[in-house]
Amino acid sequence: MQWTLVIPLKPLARAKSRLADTAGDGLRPGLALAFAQDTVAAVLACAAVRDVAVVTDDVLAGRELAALGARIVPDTPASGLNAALAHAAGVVRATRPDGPVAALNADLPALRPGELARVLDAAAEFPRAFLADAAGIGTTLLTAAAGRELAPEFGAGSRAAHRAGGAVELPLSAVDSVRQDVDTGEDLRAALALGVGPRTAAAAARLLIPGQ
Ligand SMILES: Nc1nc2c(ncn2[C@@H]2O[C@H](COP(=O)(O)OP(=O)(O)OP(=O)(O)O)[C@@H](O)[C@H]2O)c(=O)[nH]1
Ligand SMILES: C=C(OP(=O)(O)O)C(=O)O
Repeated sequence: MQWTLVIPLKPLARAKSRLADTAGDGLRPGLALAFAQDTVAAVLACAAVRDVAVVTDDVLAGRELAALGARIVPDTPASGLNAALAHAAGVVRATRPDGPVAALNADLPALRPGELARVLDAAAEFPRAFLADAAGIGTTLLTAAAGRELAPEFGAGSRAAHRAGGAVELPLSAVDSVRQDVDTGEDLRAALALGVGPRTAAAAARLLIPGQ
């Protein structure tokens, strides 16, 4: 099964505000870009993935992620994460209506291609499915089979929202790298412990993180 992944990324200057106590204003945009680069590189190395669309209005991120091989879809004027994802899924479906689509967060710097392949293979059994994040409150991945709407409900409490909306929660173990999103300094330490990609490793080395 060959998936198209849709990855949302807001403008880097506004990204990762909950990391403000870990990374100052001068370093945070670069850290957010590094997360996205390592996420996209791991996705493109996944055998189950056919292509990647990043929905973003950030010019620098768009250029850097296109250089890795992602298609860039400009954000929709309707603001917000779910509007951006629904818009990008529609753009993808316009050119490829018969393929499965998955939305994946851009902040998974420890992502391993083999673990992502296991998650996507499991999701292929269901019309819509999702993977809960490491905290057990949110979602890192939401999938829709061909012909099904993605119907994203990312945001606070999205695990419960996706379940209530009829998506099947994937009860997988040993896919920590797909669950480990990075919103806080504690999340970043957890991702570093799992092992992050090279761009995040370089960006994190510029931060003073206790225990690193
Ligand atoms: N294209 C697009 N992506 C978005 C938008 N809002 C959020 N995202 C992305 O969606 C994912 C989760 O977003 P958030 O948790 O709201 O933002 P964040 O930058 O990760 O972190 P915080 O600023 O701490 O909330 C991240 O990959 C964001 O870059 C949006 O309006 N448009
Ligand atoms: C948007 C989500 O992630 P985050 O933890 O980055 O807010 C979510 O879990 O639905």
